[in-house]
Amino acid sequence: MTTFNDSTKTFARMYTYDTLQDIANYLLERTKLRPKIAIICGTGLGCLAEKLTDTDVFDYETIPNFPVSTVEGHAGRLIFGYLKGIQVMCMQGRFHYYEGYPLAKCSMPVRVMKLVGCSHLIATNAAGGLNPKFKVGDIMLMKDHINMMGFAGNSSLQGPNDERFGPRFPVMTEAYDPRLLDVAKKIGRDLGIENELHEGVYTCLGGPNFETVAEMKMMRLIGVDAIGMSTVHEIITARHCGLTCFAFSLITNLCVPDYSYKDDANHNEIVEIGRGKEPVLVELVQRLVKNIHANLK
Ligand SMILES: O=P(O)(O)O[C@H]1O[C@H](CO)[C@@H](O)[C@H]1O
Ligand code: HPA
Repeated sequence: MTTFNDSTKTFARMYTYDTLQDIANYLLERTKLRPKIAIICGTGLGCLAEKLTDTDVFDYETIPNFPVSTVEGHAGRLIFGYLKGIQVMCMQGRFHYYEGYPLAKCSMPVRVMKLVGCSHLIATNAAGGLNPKFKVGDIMLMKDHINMMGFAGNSSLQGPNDERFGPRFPVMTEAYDPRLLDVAKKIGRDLGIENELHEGVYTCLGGPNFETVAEMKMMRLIGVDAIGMSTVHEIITARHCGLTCFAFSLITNLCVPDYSYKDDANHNEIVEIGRGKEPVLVELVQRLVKNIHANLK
C-alpha cells in the first residue's frame, strides 16, 4: 500500500535537480528570452498573462515532465514575453493539492523558474476574505502566511534535500519581501486604490471544499485575514531556493463566520471577480515589475 509519505517522497525523488534542469534547458533552448521575474497567475487572474507581448508560449502538456492544469480558470500555459518592455515568465495556471498533486509537484515550477534564471517571484491568488474589513474586489498584499498544511506535516520541501536548491531548514521570517510590500503600497496610493488595498496574513487549506463556519472562526482566532488553496507552498519553495517573493490575494468572496450568512463561495463567481478586476491588477503588476527591474543587481 502506498502511504501519503511514500508518494510525497516519490515525487520529491522524481523532480531531482537534474530533471528540473532538463525542463529548464528544454525551455531555454526554445526561447531567446532570459527573464529575471516570474509571475504565477491565480484563479481568474490569467488576464495578466494576456498582456505579454512577443511571447513564446508552452502548453504544459508539451513540456517534458510537467503536470497539467485541471481547474477552470487556469489555462495551463507557461508564457515567456515582455510586460511593458520587461522580460517575464508567467504561469497561466497553477497546480493545487486538491487536484491530486503532492505539494512538491504543485510547486516544482518554482524551481524551474529559478533554473531558468529568475531572481524574483510574484504570486497571485483568489482568496476568501476573512478579515471583516475586507470587501469583495479588494486586494490583500501578503505580509505573511500561516502554513496550516505544514502544521499537519505536509510540505513541498519534504523528502531528501538538495543543497543546490537551498538549505535543509530554510528561514521564513521575511518570506514576503518588505521592500516590495512598501513599493506595492506606494503604487496603490498612486493608483488611488488605497481604500481597497490591505496587508494581511494568508493561509492555504487543502481544499477543494470551502470552509465550515467553525473553521473560519478558528482561522480568524489564529490571525488569518484571507483563505485560499495555493501560494504558501510556492513561496516556501521559492524562498528555499533564494527567490525574492511578493504575493497578493484578490478577495473574490467573503468568509463570514456566521451561520446565518447565506452567500456561499462559488468557483464560477470567483473566476468572474478576477476577470472584472483586470485593469487595476494588471496596472499593479506592471508597475511592480518595472520597479523590480529597475532595482535588479
Ligand atoms: O489560489 P488560486 O489558484 O488563485 O485559486 C483559488 O480559487 C479556487 C477556488 O475557487 C482555489 O483553487 C483557490 O486556491
Ligand atoms: N476559501 C478557500 N479558498 C478560496 C476561497 C475561500 O473562500 N476563495 C477563493 N479561494
